[in-house]
Amino acid sequence: MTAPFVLAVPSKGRLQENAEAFFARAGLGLAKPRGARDYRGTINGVDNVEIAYLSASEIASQLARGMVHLGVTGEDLVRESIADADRRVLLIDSLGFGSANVVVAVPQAWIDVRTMADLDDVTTGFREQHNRRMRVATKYINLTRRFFASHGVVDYRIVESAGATEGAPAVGTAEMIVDITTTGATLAANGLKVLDDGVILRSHANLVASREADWSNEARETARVILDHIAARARASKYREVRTRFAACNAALLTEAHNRFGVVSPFGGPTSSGMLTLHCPPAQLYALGSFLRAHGADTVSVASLDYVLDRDNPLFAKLEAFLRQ
Ligand SMILES: Nc1ncnc2c1ncn2[C@@H]1O[C@H](COP(=O)(O)OP(=O)(O)OP(=O)(O)O)[C@@H](O)[C@H]1O
Ligand SMILES: O=P(O)(O)OC[C@H]1O[C@H](OP(=O)(O)OP(=O)(O)O)[C@H](O)[C@@H]1O
Ligand SMILES: [Mg+2]
Repeated sequence: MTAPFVLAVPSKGRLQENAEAFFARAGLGLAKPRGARDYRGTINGVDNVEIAYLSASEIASQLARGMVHLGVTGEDLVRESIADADRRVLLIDSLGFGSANVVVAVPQAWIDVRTMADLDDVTTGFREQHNRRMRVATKYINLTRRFFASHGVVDYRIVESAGATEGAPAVGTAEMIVDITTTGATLAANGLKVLDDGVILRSHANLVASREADWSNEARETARVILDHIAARARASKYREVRTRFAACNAALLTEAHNRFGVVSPFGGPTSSGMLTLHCPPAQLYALGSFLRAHGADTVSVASLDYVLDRDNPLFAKLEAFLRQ
């Protein structure tokens, strides 16, 4: 038997539920044959795939080492823990959940400090006055170094923080922090504010591929099947299916619908009887329905799409291009 294809899925934390729901929506039901505490699983209907249930941060490091082929994890963890990330891994697609910003935050009481340039002044002044450097509490050590350097800030020192980072300034173990935030509630509760130009990264959960994994022909074929499911679902959720039939329907009308409403006609123009199937972006449905009725349609039906299987698979094409480089 050939070595299994390994897909890493978050086992806990914020990304877990969303990740499982994401695969289920794509028609990829994840199963744990040996029960809920089992950290190895399978995908129903796709052979020779092993699901590795790992923490989001572990998934980033396993991708870097080529221990898994594909994985779901946060872009923040990829950029922080993988040096030269764009060469070693491919962010295939952002998944629409797990959004959070990595930010530089300082005490709200520092009313004169609003930007990184202000911070540069303050850190330099602090060093001259106190003969030591200001401390930044964070677990994002590499992201912090890179970002501070890009703003010319050098008079600081990183204090590694494993958790409850926002509490560090109040406790007195650091002057400021770099951490992830979504609603801003934790920062506010700790009397901190984000600098105006202090967003280091806008992170989202991503589907990520490893360059170093064993990309045998079998592994590529498995990736193609998995990405085909995901692409079919993504394509389906961008549109609704609109059906109608009216005699006056013609190619010119279709062109106008395309230009005005972003409509595509996957099965070509109207049939001889005027029957027409369109795919329309959800936000344009009502406008399109009104347009079609104004041109003679009596009835327009709208249905949601579960899957649209196109000949092209943009996700797999992206993976192939990356592996060729
Ligand atoms: N509000 C948020 N706070 C933290 N992470 C978030 C948030 N929203 C989305 N995420 C994403 O979820 C990822 C995983 O966070 P999570 O807290 O689940 O695990 P972790 O912090 O890596 O592990 P642990 O907290 O168990 O040490 C983050 O790296 C980030 O990409
Ligand atoms: O802006 P907010 O919506 O308040 O969210 C931000 C908080 O959420 C995360 O902590 P998490 O709950 O993951 O705990 P952790 O620090 O143990 O990872 C993060 O580290 C922040 O502390
Ligand atoms: Mg966390």
